[in-house]
Amino acid sequence: MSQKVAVDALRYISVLLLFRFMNSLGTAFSFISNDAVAKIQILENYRCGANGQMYFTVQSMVKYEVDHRLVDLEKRGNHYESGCRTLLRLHRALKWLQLFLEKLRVASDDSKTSVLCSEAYNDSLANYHPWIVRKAAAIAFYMLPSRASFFEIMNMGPSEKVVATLGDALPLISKTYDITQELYNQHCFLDLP
Ligand SMILES: CCCCCCCC/C=C\CCCCCCCC(=O)N[C@@H](COP(=O)(O)O)[C@H](O)/C=C/CCCCCCCCCCCCC
Repeated sequence: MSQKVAVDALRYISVLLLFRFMNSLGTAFSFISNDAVAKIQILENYRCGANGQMYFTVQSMVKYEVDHRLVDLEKRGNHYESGCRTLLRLHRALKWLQLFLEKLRVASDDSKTSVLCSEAYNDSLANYHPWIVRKAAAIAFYMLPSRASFFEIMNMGPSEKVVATLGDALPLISKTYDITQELYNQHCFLDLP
């Protein structure tokens, strides 16, 4: 299998796993997974499109879209679904994920995942969402199981193994977030419409 085909296959599997994981949490989460998958698909389409090589890294994507004026800077216009603004939405979600996974990692087994998730959301994504989305998210969070049951759904082995895996993953998530945050801050892209 060529490297590109292998990479594309891994990407497809990761999106499918995200979709299946979110759907395993119930239909209350479908509006969340649908939006996340749609944004991932937008970026995939750029990556596989005529200028795909320009979307090979976040840095090359930003340079290409800035140089070719493909980003709406002040208000939504002709480039409403640019790669830069699409990634920014997922970047903000990555901060939620980083906060949520850290809370999961250090919490006790009888902790309420709904509380951990809400706290992480209120400290991150909630700042960018309108009232109605925040309320819909709060209802969805309320449906989340206990930490122990959540770990079972994640299907990553016993709690100790999940905690260790989260400990390995979190520094990588943090570094990914920091690189994008710095790049977007340099370009004043942190509030793209
Ligand atoms: C080992 C992993 C275990 C942890 C589970 C992780 C799996 C979930 C990972 C990520 C899913 C969250 C992705 C959310 C993307 C939201 C992007 C966004 O903000 N979209 C809004 C703005 O977009 P535009 O309208 O400007 O195009 C959009 O308006 C809102 C969409 C609805 C979703 C908003 C609620 C987000 C809640 C995030 C918490 C997810 C809870 C997952 C439960 C574990």
